[in-house]
Amino acid sequence: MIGAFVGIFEAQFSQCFWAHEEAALGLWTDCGSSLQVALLDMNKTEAESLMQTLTKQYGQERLLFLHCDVEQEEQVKAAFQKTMDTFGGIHILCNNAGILNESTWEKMISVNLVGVIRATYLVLEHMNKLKGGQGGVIVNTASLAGIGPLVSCPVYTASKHGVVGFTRAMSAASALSGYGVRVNCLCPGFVQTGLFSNIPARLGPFSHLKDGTQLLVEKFGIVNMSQVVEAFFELVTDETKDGAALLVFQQERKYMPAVSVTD
Ligand SMILES: NC(=O)C1=CN([C@@H]2O[C@H](COP(=O)(O)OP(=O)(O)OC[C@H]3O[C@@H](n4cnc5c(N)ncnc54)[C@H](O)[C@@H]3O)[C@@H](O)[C@H]2O)C=CC1
Ligand SMILES: CC/C=C\C[C@H](O)C(=O)/C=C/C=C/C=C\C=C\[C@@H](O)C/C=C\CCC(=O)O
Repeated sequence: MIGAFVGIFEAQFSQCFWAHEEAALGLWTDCGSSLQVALLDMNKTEAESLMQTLTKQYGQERLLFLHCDVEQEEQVKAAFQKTMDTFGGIHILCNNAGILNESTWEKMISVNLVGVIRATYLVLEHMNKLKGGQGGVIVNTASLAGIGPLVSCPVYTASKHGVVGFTRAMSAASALSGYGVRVNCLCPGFVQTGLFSNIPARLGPFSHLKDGTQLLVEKFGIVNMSQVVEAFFELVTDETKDGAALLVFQQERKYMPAVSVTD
């Protein structure tokens, strides 16, 4: 899990993650008898309180927090190696780290898209069956903004479209290469998290378009965090899902077929 601590995954971590433990463990032969989770994030403050809660519930031996900035190659590489050394393998990666600020658009691309690519390539060093790995599954947190444009956030939209495109291409490359690694993406609508707070201040040069965004929020509503985590586990545990984009709306979730230019 990268960028897991606050927001979408924190609130539902306990209820949903461990509820799917048996299904997740059944996917690989070398997983042992319990789900172990490395939480990688650059926010130490949030991490400490969550780790205390989870450690009380599940024991220290199943949890690991590693400070990690997805913009820093060496930190991601070291975090994955520490995870391997601690738990003996990595079978599931969730690339969840993301930011929204149209004023710092180059950083947004660096975190939301380049960070996903970097973590994917680095985890394949451990997951890829051609490199001695056991295979696995990668779930990238994109957004509905990875499917259709958020007019007030053109670069955020670009970063999330990039995540969807990278996911679909990486999935096909992995399948054709025999890596044994599935790659899917999660496309939630609006979720009440830290990132969703104070939206006008995050729109930068497009803050004059904030009213249109508010209308979109009213139209699409707010997705519950547990719906996002349930969708995540569907992409992890359903072995038929590879190169999938799972859209999560307030009332339903559905898959977005890839557009083919050859049919
Ligand atoms: N909140 C929403 O309405 C939606 C959010 N998303 C996506 O969900 C993902 C999670 O976002 P939220 O939970 O909403 O936001 P959040 O701001 O509550 O959580 C984001 C997490 O990513 C971490 N992070 C940020 N930059 C990082 C970096 N360089 N290295 C490592 N960790 C970093 C933060 O410390 C934080 O723990 C993001 O990719 C976001 O784009 C997608 C659709 C809707
Ligand atoms: C202003 C940005 C606020 C929050 C950012 C948050 O991280 C996020 O990503 C929220 C995205 C919400 C998007 C909601 C609706 C998007 C609608 C259009 O882009 C169309 C999207 C999908 C169409 C699906 C279909 O069935 O065709």
